[in-house]
Amino acid sequence: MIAVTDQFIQKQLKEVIECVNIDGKTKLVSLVKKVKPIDPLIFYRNGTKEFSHQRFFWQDPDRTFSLVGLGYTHIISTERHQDRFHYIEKEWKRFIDRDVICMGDIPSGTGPLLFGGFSFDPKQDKDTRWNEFSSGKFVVPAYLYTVKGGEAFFTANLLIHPTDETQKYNHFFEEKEKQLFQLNGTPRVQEELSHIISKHEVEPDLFKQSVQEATNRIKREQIEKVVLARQLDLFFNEPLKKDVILERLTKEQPTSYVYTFDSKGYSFIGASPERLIKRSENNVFSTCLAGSIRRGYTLREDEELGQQLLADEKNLIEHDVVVHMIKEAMIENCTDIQLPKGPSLYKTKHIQHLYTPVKGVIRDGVTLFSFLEKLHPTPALGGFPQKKALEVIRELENFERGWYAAPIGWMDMKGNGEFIVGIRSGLLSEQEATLFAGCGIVADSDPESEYEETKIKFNPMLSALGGVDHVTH
Ligand SMILES: C=C(O[C@H]1C=CC=C(C(=O)O)[C@@H]1O)C(=O)O
Ligand SMILES: [Mg+2]
Repeated sequence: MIAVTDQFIQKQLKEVIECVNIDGKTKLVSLVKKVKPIDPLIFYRNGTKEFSHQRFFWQDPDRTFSLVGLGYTHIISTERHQDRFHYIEKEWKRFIDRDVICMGDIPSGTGPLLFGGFSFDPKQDKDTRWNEFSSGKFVVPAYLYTVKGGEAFFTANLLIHPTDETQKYNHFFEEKEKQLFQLNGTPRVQEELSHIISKHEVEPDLFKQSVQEATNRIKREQIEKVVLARQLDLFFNEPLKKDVILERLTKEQPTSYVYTFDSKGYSFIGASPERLIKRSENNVFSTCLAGSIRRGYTLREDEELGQQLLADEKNLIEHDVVVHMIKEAMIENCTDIQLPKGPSLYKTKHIQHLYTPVKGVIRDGVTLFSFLEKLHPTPALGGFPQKKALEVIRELENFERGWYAAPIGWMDMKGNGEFIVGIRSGLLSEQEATLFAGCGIVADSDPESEYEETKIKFNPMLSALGGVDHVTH
């Protein structure tokens, strides 16, 4: 990539403004500059005042790739049921082709990138708290900070209107960079969290009954697996400090993706260990993650529990259903598929899972979004067969999942990107949080143990919110 200087940017901007003035059409101009790396959480925090209702954050488990967006310059949103994946992709392509001007070379993960997600099931009854999270909602950030390996980039996606004058943008880029990259203050993680004043498990008995009902149906009907979820409501003594919560999540969940999407006073936030699909050029990567056991208190106990999980028939069935479905989707959309013979273990701070990574080379014409559509929901979040499982979920769960257990992620101009499933998550508002956790139910599931499993799955968010003691391994 060429070294972009502030003078270069100023000159380029001037030219674009002149073109837009003549053309009479608003354009989005994307400027990318290589910058000195800072902690992405600082960039997020620096946006608190100006952009608190329009921010997103994403970090890979190995913390070598981060995206932080501030301000939503362009939004593509839909409440469609059917072709929502296709609709977003089509609108994105149209926007890029018609309305975007890029300056110089745009490295992957920078520039006019799309970040957002889909709801789990647009056919579930609606709950107003998910109003800001439609069945498909994606944003192009006004300012984007990207960290890739040791390199860092600052992108400004500016909307230039035909009436704009060049002077308006004099030193604009430099000033924004100074404002958003300032390194002052102490690390927020040391600040006190808001206190939980009450905790409410939403209908735990109903959850256990639903698990029982699901196992009956699995034994009776043409259905192998259904994932059922429940909620935990938390109330706080003062407004939640989202940057502190995010910082705690990144520190406490080192083997998980950490993500948040903030919109008008609501934040969907979590630490998910589960990749749905990643595309890098023609290579695609997916993950089968299902089947769980708690972590041990000692190293020895932890290893024993891991071995127990690897040999447990009920969990192996839960896992195999996912492997089977993802493998079929890979065969349809990829060549050169690599799939290990059996699962290994994936450990996060509070739980260990059966884990099978898959990779392949994408076939011509298959896009990240078309692949997503094929995969969502995998039997790790929905069940199998997919359609039947969704019907059972609609019937047995009495709340809207919204973006919980659904794809959340990013895609750049070249079609590269990554989506995970929004689990180990919560929806935060001013002084309240609702956490979500679910379990794969198969014929041999026991309601009490599935209930215990959901308790463990609440822990990543609960701990980041100050609700459980820290367990170290
Ligand atoms: C649905 C969730 O987890 C899924 C992912 C991994 C293991 C799972 C399980 O063992 O049941 C679930 O399928 C959740 O965390 O809410
Ligand atoms: Mg399970």
